[in-house]
Amino acid sequence: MRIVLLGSSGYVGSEFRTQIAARNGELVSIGRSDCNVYDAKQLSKHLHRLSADALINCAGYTGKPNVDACELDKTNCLAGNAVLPGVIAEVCANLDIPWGHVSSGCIYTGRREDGDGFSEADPPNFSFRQDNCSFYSGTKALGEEMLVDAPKCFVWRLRIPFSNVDGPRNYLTKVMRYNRLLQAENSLSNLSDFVSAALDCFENKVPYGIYNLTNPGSVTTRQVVQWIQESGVCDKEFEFFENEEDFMAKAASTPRSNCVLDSSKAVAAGLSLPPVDESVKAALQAWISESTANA
Ligand SMILES: NC(=O)C1=CN([C@@H]2O[C@H](COP(=O)(O)OP(=O)(O)OC[C@H]3O[C@@H](n4cnc5c(N)ncnc54)[C@H](OP(=O)(O)O)[C@@H]3O)[C@@H](O)[C@H]2O)C=CC1
Ligand SMILES: Cc1cn([C@H]2C[C@H](O)[C@@H](COP(=O)(O)OP(=O)(O)O[C@H]3O[C@@H](C)C(=O)[C@@H](O)[C@H]3O)O2)c(=O)[nH]c1=O
Repeated sequence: MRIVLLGSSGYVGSEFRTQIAARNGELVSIGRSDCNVYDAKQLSKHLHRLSADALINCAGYTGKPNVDACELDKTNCLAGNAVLPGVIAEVCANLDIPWGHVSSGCIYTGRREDGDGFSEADPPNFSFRQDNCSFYSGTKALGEEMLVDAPKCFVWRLRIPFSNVDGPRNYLTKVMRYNRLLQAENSLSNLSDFVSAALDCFENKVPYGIYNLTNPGSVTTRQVVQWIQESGVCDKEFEFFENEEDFMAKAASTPRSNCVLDSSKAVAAGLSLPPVDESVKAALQAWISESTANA
């Protein structure tokens, strides 16, 4: 299978590169020097020449070190997260190429009114339409709106990725490095499980549509801290903000989405996502420190 990958140099794209190679897939990356991905004609010509069997879009604008940075570069954030998926959808529909888009669970906040996690059928409640969100979350929700009628399209929702490899984008590292923590409940995605499930969508001919690719269940920050302490990976004294107002006043310039997603549609489709508590503990057991990872 010849897969064209956009955003292959990024945090999520790198994991796709690794796993596509491990499955002996043929991978072609499209980067900035290959074509202007916002130009539908250029992208279409390029894809036609590559005779792609499928396309995966991991390109987007996240802000670094976190989504606060998106507030300072709204043009590129809107272009990368909302315009780009629309351009790709148009091009892939015309060329009849199946494709997948990496979206985010950050378009929700909290839990559903009935106490369950948000399912794929629930409309976002942390978006520009509610006027309660970060600019980043608003653009990710708009990106999904661009794909509502897209044929042969998977929308994979990733949520606060973690892994066993220490690094600034890994949620477990963030918890260990932030000076203070916000107590919150969240669904999380093990990055390796997320990518594996996404690739299985093509291989197992899963029906197209939206999938919450989070590890089943949810965790609180205090649970994660307890598991970090039990693992022996980090022995610092963890400190917490008093509440969300204290967090916003001291550490953040835009609200965060803390939310619980229901991943039962993905599990019912046969996608393998182990429970989140097991997955976090396993990542800590197999922890690779940043110095070892970069050696
Ligand atoms: N990391 C996270 O916590 C989460 C990420 N996501 C989503 O996953 C996707 C990938 O995120 P992540 O890997 O973390 O982000 P990174 O910033 O690590 O990577 C972004 C990638 O997109 C590419 N890119 C951006 N703009 C363009 C452009 N105009 N033309 C070509 N390539 C471009 C970058 O290329 P270059 O190297 O040239 O800049 C890079 O390869 C995003 O859509 C994000 O919203 C969803 C949930 C959580
Ligand atoms: C800045 C900060 C955040 N937090 C908490 C808030 C939140 O619950 C959790 C994550 O917040 P961050 O600011 O690290 O990450 P943020 O940039 O909000 O994370 C997001 O990145 C984008 C790309 C996504 O799509 C999201 O799914 C998620 O992964 O950490 C702290 O506890 N202390 C801090 O100092």
